[in-house]
Amino acid sequence: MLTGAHSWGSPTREGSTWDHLETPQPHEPFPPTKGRLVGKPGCQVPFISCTLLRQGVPGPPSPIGYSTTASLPNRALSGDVALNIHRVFLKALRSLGSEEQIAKWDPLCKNIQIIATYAQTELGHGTYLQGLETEATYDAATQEFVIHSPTLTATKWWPGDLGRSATHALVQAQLVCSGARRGMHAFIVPIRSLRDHTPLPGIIVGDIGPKMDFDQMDNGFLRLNHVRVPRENMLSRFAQVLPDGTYIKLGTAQSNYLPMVVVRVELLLGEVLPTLQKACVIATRYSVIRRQSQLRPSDPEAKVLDYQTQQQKLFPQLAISYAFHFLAVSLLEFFQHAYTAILNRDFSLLPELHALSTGMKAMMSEFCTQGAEMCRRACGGHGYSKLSGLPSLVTKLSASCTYEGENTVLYLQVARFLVKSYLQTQMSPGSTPQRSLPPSVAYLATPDLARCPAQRAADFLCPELYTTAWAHVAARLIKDSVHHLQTLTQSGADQHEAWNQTTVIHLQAAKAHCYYVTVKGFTEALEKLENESAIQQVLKRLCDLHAIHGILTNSGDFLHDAFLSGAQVDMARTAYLDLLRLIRKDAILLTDAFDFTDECLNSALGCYDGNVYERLFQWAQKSPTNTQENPAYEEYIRPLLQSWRSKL
Ligand SMILES: CCCCCCC/C=C/C(=O)SCCNC(=O)CCNC(=O)[C@H](O)C(C)(C)COP(=O)(O)OP(=O)(O)OC[C@H]1O[C@@H](n2cnc3c(N)ncnc32)[C@H](O)[C@@H]1OP(=O)(O)O
Ligand SMILES: Cc1cc2nc3c(=O)[nH]c(=O)nc-3n(C[C@H](O)[C@H](O)[C@H](O)COP(=O)(O)OP(=O)(O)OC[C@H]3O[C@@H](n4cnc5c(N)ncnc54)[C@H](O)[C@@H]3O)c2cc1C
Repeated sequence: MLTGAHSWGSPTREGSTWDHLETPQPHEPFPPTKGRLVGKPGCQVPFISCTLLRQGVPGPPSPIGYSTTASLPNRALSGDVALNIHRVFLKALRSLGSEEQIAKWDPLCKNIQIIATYAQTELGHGTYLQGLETEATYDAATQEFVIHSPTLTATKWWPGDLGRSATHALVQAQLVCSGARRGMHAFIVPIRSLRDHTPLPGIIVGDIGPKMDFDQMDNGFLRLNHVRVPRENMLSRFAQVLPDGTYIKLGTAQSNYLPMVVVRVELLLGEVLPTLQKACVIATRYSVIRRQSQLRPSDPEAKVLDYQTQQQKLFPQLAISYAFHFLAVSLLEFFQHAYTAILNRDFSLLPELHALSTGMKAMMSEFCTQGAEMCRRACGGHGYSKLSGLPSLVTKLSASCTYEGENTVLYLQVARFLVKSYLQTQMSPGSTPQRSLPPSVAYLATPDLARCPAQRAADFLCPELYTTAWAHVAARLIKDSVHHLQTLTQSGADQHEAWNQTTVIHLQAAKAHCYYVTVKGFTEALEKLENESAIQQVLKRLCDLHAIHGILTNSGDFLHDAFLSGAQVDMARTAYLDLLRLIRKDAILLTDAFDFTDECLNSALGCYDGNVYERLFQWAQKSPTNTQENPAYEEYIRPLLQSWRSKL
C-alpha cells in the first residue's frame, strides 16, 4: 500500500488564545499568523505547520524536479497564470527524451528561449490515442520526419498556450517508418518564428475560441502541412529511428503515454486539490461571518455554520480535502519511486502506477468539482457573485474532469486493472497467486468479514472497522463485475461486447475501490501521528467523517449483502452527526491551515479579516460597469423612457 512518512511541525504552541473570525474582534486586519493551526481557549489544537500540508512530505526531489511549490506563482496569482502547458511540455521532454535531447531543449525551456506546448488531442480524437491521425513519416533520404495533418479531424485541438503564445509543440503523431505504423510517438516541432512570432511554413495555427473558463489560457488549433523536422526531434528514450529508418523499440507499447501519468499525478497537489481547499476556506470563513435567522427565537441571529445542515454541506468537503492531501502525497512518493525505475526501463510498477494515477485523478477531480460547487451553493447569493471567487473555482475544476483523460475513461482503466488483479486471486483453488498482488489491491486476497461487527455508534469511529467495511464493498463489487463479465462471455458474447455491456458495473467497482484507497491512505497517515496526539485527534475526526460520509452516501452497497444492517446504518449516522458537532469547533483552524493568502483566494467572502460586506460593496464599486458611462442610455434607454413625450 502506498506509504507516506509525514513529518509535522513543532509541537503544540501553548497558550494559543484565539482563532480569527470566531471571537468578536474589531474589524481590523489581524497580524497574520499564517501557517498556524492554533487552538481556541480550552481546545489546544497544536501547531500544524501548514506549509507541510501543502508541500507534502519532505523527500528526495522528484527526478523531474517537481515540487508542489512549483505551483507557487499559481497560488500567488489565484491560479490565473499562463504558460501552464510549457510545464507540461517540460515533463514530457524529461519523460520521453534521451539525455542528449533533454540537455538540448530543457535549458531553452527554462530560460524561456522557446515557449512550448503539448499537442496530443485532435479535433477527432482525445481519448482514443490509437486513433490519432497526425502522421510522422520518416524520410531516410533526408533523415527527416514529415509531420502532416491528413484530414480535418487530424487538426490538433485544445493544446494550451498554442493559440497565440507557443513557438514549439511536442506533437504526438503516428510514426511510420520502414513501411510500418509504429504507434504514437512524440516529436518536437517548431511552429512560430523566434524572430517575429509568425507561423512557420506549413503551419496553420490559431485559438479555438471561447471556453467555459481558463480565459487566460490560449488553447489553440494546429494543422501541419508536410512539415519537416530532423530525425533528432523524435523523443527517443523508449524508441529510436536509425538513419536508415530501422526502428528500435526500447520500451513498451504504452511508453509514450508516460507524460500523461506524470501530469495526472502532479495535477493532484498542484492544481486540483488546492482549488477545493480554497473553496473550503472561503465558504467556511464566510459561514462564521454570515448570520441569518435564529436557532432560538430569543437568540441573536446565528452564524450559518452553526446550522447542522450547513456543517453537513461543508465538513465532508473539508474532510476530503485532507484525505486527498495525504493520498496525493503518498501517491507522489510512490510515483517518484516508480518513475525512476521506469526511466531506467523497468516497467514492473507501471501497471499499478497507471491504475492509481488514473483512479486518483478521476476521483479527485470529480469530488473536488462537486465539493467546490457545494461550497459555492452554501454561500447563498454571494456565492453566485464572481467577487466571491467561488464560481471560477468550480468552472476551473470542471475542466479537470476532462483534461488529462476524461474521468469515465480513466475509471475504466482502473476497472481493467481490478479485473486482472481479481482473476489473479482466482487461480486454481488453494494456490497462492503466482506473484503477490500490488499493494493497493492486496485486500482482494485477504479473508473477508461477512458481517460488520459494530454494536454501537462509537464502533464506527474505529478506523479498522470502516476500512474493512470499505474493503468488503469494493471486493464484492469487483467480484460482481467479473462475474457479470464471465457470464456474458460464457454465454457466447465476444470479450469486447461483454466488456462494454458490463462497464457500468465496472465503473461502480472502480469508484468503490478508489474510495477505499482514500480511506486507507488517510488512516495510514494518522498512524504516523502517534507522537502528535492532539493533531491526530483533530485529523482523526476528519478521517472518521470521510469514511462514514461515504458509507451513508452509498449505504445501498453496504446493505446489499447485509454486511451492514439498517440498525448499523443508523449507528453510523449517529456517529456522523456527532462528528459534525465536534469538527465545528476546529473548522476555522483547519481551513486556516491551508495557508492561502487573501490574494491567492481572490475572494471578498474569504478574506482573513472577515470584512465581507465592506469588501463586497468596495469591489462592486470597482466593477467596470460602475466605472464607465452607461453605453445603453443614449441609444436605447433615454429614447425608450421619453418616447411617451412624443405621444402627447
Ligand atoms: C492550470 C490548469 C492546468 C491544466 C493543464 C491541462 C493540460 C491538459 C493536457 C491534456 O489533456 S493532454 C491530453 C490528455 N489525454 C489523455 O489523457 C488521453 C486519455 N486516453 C488514454 O490515456 C488512452 O488512450 C486509454 C484511454 C488509456 C486507452 O488506451 P488504449 O486504447 O491505447 O489502450 P487500452 O487497450 O485501453 O490499454 C492497453 C494497455 O495499455 C495500458 N495503458 C493505457 N494507458 C496507459 C498509460 N498512460 N500508462 C501506462 N499504461 C497504460 C492499459 O492499462 C492496458 O494495459 P493492459 O491491461 O493491456 O496490461
Ligand atoms: C481545459 C482543457 C485543456 C486541455 N489541454 C490540452 C492540452 O494542453 N493538450 C492536449 O493534447 N489536450 C488538451 N485537452 C484535451 C483533453 O485532453 C481531451 O478533451 C480529453 O482527453 C478528452 O478527450 P475528448 O475530448 O476526445 O473526449 P471523448 O473521449 O470524445 O469523450 C466524450 C465522451 O465519450 C466517452 N468515451 C470516450 N471513449 C470511451 C470509451 N472507450 N469507453 C467509454 N466511454 C468513452 C467519454 O466518457 C465522454 O463521456 C484539454 C481539454 C480541456 C477541456
